[in-house]
Amino acid sequence: MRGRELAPTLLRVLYLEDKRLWHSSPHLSSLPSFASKRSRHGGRRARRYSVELLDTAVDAQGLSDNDGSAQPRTVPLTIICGFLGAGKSTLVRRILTERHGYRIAVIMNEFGDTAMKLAKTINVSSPNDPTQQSEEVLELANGCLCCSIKDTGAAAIEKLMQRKGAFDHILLETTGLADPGPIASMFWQNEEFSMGLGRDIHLDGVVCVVDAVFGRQQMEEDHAADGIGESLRQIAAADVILLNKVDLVPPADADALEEMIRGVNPAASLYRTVRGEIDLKYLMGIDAYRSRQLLDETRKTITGQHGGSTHTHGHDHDHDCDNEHGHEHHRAPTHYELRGISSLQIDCPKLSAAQLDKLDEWIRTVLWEKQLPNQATGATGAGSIEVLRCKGIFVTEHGELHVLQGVRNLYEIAKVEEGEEELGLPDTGKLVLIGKGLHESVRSNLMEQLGIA
Ligand SMILES: Nc1nc2c(ncn2[C@@H]2O[C@H](COP(=O)(O)OP(=O)(O)OP(=O)(O)O)[C@@H](O)[C@H]2O)c(=O)[nH]1
Repeated sequence: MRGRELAPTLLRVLYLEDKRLWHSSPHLSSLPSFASKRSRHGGRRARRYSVELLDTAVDAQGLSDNDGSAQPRTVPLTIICGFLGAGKSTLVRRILTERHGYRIAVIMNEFGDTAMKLAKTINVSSPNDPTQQSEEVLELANGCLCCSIKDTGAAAIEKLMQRKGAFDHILLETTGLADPGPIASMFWQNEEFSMGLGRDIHLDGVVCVVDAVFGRQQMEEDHAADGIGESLRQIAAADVILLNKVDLVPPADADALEEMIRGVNPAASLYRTVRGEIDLKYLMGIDAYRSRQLLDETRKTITGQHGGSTHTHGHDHDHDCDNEHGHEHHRAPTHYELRGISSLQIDCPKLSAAQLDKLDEWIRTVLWEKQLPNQATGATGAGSIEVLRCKGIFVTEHGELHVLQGVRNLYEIAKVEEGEEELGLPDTGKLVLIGKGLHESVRSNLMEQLGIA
């Protein structure tokens, strides 16, 4: 049996109200207080950061630029994309924890389940009315937001608008392997959208988070692959690019990567960030699409062209997304399948301290040596493994909770220290691996290493 497919996708709608937020997820609120860390970065210890609560005021004009115009007010929507592990959730989390005075709705599109969900859950609410806290989890049919935004995604936004009134801004975080072009086109110059949701929201811009450590490798692999891969598409589609994790690379490497990025998309604004820290006025309220539209219109007028816009956001990928009536359509391969990428989810029982060490050793071998421990290449189901992203939550026999976060060969397993008594520890842990060569033998090999039959 092959590694589990990358479905179902979870579309989560989170609310930020009344300038403050309240984490109801003990897992997330505990994440910044990591105690002991087993950080690995190709042999070096990774640096430790925590989510910072900033008080940067956003230029009010920046976020509510369409106020006061003759046009009815529509809520701007920003698409946040970026390759696996680049720092999208970190950015979103930072925006949600910042006191900027705006009500922001966040829609997350991610695959996987419990482990990833726990690792990413953010719940926000008004401290004046705890009943206001709200989170929705909607399952999308096929792990591809661009195929379902018209029905499930649009319905979620509609519900959001009805129940909560107008939002100041909507952030839509895509999966690490999503092509933002088709998603953007759903919200822009799309007749169906204009007649429906387009009355309430407008596309403000596409923000792409690029990993300063692995961005170069991702772009080079994309160039080497047949066709254009997702990381290049994401960069190409962006209005704003955040070169993130610059704390982990020498400035010369960041310069070289910046040059590569500029080669793909010279038009986007580019900023270097650590943990997505940037004044929000550079990301939100930028109105990139209205100015694009104006440019396109002007170009058409000058050149006399009237069809076939040359923008890069056309819905031009090769699978059929016409699912508007909810009927089954022939299932074309997803973005993940086309790249030979799958995910594998492994349930882990409560672990002893020795087993936790074994788990660390196992992850190190898989991530660094790209093979399973004690398994010769060529054995049944064995072969090269390439883990692009891993996340996990592990429970120990002593009631400790450990969280794994990994991007390629960089990973850390951190013990969650505070508030353990409130955690409502899950009975079992979970490991989610995303990458290539994730056959069923990976699961049995881990169980063997942990001494679990
Ligand atoms: N050192 C450092 N670590 C960072 C930075 N930004 C994010 N990280 C870490 O990188 C890892 C991945 O970050 P996420 O925000 O989960 O990445 P993501 O893009 O949402 O990941 P996917 O949704 O799986 O694609 C986490 O362990 C973060 O804490 C940064 O600027 N510097």
